[in-house]
Amino acid sequence: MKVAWAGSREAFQVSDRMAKLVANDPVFEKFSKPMLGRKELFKNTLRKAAYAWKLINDLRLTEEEAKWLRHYIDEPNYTDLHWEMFVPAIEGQGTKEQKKKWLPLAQTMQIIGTYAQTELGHGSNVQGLETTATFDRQTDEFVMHSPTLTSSKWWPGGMAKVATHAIVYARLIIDGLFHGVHGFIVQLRSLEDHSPLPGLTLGDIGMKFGHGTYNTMDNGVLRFDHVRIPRNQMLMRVSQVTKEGKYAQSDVPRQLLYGTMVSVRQTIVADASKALSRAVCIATRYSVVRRQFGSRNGGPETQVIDYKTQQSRLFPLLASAYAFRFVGEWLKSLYIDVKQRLEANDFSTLPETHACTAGLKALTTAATADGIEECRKLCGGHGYLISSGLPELFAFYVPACSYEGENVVMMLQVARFLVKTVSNLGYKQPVGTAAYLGRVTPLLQNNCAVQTAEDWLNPDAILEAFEARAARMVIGCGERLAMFENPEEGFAELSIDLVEASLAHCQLITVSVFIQKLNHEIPGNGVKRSLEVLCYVYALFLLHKHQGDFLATGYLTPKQASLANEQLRTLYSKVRPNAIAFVDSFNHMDHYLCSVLGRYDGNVYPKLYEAAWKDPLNDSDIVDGIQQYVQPILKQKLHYAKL
Ligand SMILES: CCCCCCCCCCCCCCCCC/C=C/C(=O)SCCNC(=O)CCNC(=O)[C@H](O)C(C)(C)COP(=O)(O)OP(=O)(O)OC[C@H]1O[C@@H](n2cnc3c(N)ncnc32)[C@H](O)[C@@H]1OP(=O)(O)O
Ligand SMILES: Cc1cc2nc3c(=O)[nH]c(=O)nc-3n(C[C@H](O)[C@H](O)[C@H](O)COP(=O)(O)OP(=O)(O)OC[C@H]3O[C@@H](n4cnc5c(N)ncnc54)[C@H](O)[C@@H]3O)c2cc1C
Repeated sequence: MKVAWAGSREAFQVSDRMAKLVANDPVFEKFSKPMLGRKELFKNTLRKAAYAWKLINDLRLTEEEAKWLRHYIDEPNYTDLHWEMFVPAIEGQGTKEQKKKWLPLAQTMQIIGTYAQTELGHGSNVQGLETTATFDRQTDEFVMHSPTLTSSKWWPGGMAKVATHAIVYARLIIDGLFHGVHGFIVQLRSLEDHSPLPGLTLGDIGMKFGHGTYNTMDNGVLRFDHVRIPRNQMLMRVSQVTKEGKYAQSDVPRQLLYGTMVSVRQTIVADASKALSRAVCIATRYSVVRRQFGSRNGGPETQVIDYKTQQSRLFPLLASAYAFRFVGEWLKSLYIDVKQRLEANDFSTLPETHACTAGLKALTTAATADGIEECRKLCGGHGYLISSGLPELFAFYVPACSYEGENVVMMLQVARFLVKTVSNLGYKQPVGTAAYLGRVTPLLQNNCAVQTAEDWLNPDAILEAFEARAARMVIGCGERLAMFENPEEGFAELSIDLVEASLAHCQLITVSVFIQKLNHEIPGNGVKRSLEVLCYVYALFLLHKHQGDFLATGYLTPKQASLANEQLRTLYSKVRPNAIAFVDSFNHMDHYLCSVLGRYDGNVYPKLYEAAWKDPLNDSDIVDGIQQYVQPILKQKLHYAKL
């Protein structure tokens, strides 16, 4: 199962080796992080990042190994933006000459970059950005300027204190004409003494949610006061500006300007299963250790994992972690394919890839963030302790619902893709993830044939149910949209339904990828059978949760919905004996989990007790402030003291 989770034996070995490297090195200790102040926390992160870079070079780690190393160090920092956004932006949007100049500098970290798109006034609406890049023909330069307070760049990670360069998105202006938003490579700091270059105001935007997690990142604010950069620092794969000031667009579609976001959204989907599996591992192990009620004749109480209600909250999350792992793997292969096509100037699959990365990013991050919080509740009161590992994991993860495209905004992008697909149905056969919309007639006409709970243990029945629900919701939206004279007005009016239809479409993708995975790639019958159980749990849990959709579209009868729920209860009993094996298969080491409740050895209570004594408040019996503020209250004798 560890191999199935990792994707291959080789992938397992690489990640396992990197997990151990990090866990066994005292530099990467992280348990004390929540006790540090912001400055200490930040310096500590800089120290770890520098040491990691040294390890990567000394040990000659491959790109894959380096990624795992950064992952297990488990602290957001400036290198995330450098490797995941700055470098891909140059790779995807730079010309050959630009790549030749900038990539070697970035790949050896002689320069450190960030991705400066979002502003104080605009994040989702990229076309609304206000920073200007005005071409000056006399000097062959662009003048970068922040004309308003709301045009201040706001959020870019690593920008406040570390990055030497940034890809800055700004409105291109030539001779007073606006030519859309483009990316520019801008140097921010001196490579000699790290001071901000003239004309730039740079700073940190302040503390974020949670303490020891995202505050290791220096998210920054940046303002330009007429800062000049050479013309050849505009990323020019998509559009070019000549030294005469002529604006030209190559035959590469404009959407490629958004390519870095497609790349990172794909990574975010691939990473969702890491965060969810981490929370599920903690909650499952603790649910086996924790006992409440049910003691008979002085015997042990019931392990809380044996309560059906606990199972009904925990096991769907376990199944979701596996579903997200597989859909992440699948999306990566779709992305690699589109990347190769884009390099060969084949842009045909870009719209579908954009819809998949946007929609799956929204689906997986929302479910993961909610899932981590549910795991915290599944651990009862102790889940609220920092030493459970869950509050910090939640604080770290939850911004994924907003960054890289706010989730609702992303679902609306999926809706645009689906509406377009439906409106083209007469003359363009949908393919790939939308292929089912080419079979609307049977999907709209045939209803579910399930008669017994057993009938739900059938991948074809499940797939058809999810296809019929999504098709009926999408087509229904299409029909209602057609009644509006102005399609944009209609889209806005129906946006709630459109987001729900998009979710149904994305859930269909996750369910069908899980089923495909079982059909083709699982080594070993035992592993396959166990994963089949999780696949059914995932699908039937979604069906139960969204049964309103399945019923309202008329595909299911109430009886069939209740049979699905009956089957789900049976499936939970099948998951229970393997629950610990399922979570051990994630191969998460104690160092990575950083959780007393999720310890591999289950030695929870003595370690919880021990961890409590490490709190700085327990350094002495009488702490600072008691004499000054508590003793006087105890000693005062006022006649209205009772109040
Ligand atoms: C401990 C456990 C481990 C867990 C790890 C969890 C963490 C994961 C770490 C992963 C590593 C990542 C490290 C980075 C950390 C994150 C840092 C965050 C960075 C950022 O947030 S950067 C800023 C991101 N900003 C956004 O995403 C903005 C969102 N807005 C947009 O994308 C667009 O503006 C828009 C799509 C919403 C709207 O666009 P616009 O107004 O221009 O216009 P249209 O809607 O008309 O679209 C025009 C056509 O273009 C198509 N389109 C849009 N986007 C794309 C795209 N990306 N690719 C291709 N095509 C695109 C539309 O569909 C339209 O097409 P049409 O044919 O004309 O209809
Ligand atoms: C931790 C973190 C790190 C970040 N790192 C970076 C970075 O490195 N570089 C960078 O450039 N940016 C970064 N960002 C910014 C991030 O990309 C934006 O915050 C994100 O894109 C959301 O945009 P917004 O803040 O403008 O949200 P808004 O769009 O203002 O969202 C507010 C609300 O409005 C709703 N809404 C907005 N538009 C619509 C619509 N059309 N229809 C319906 N509802 C709508 C949303 O659903 C949401 O509920 C980061 C953000 C965070 C939290």
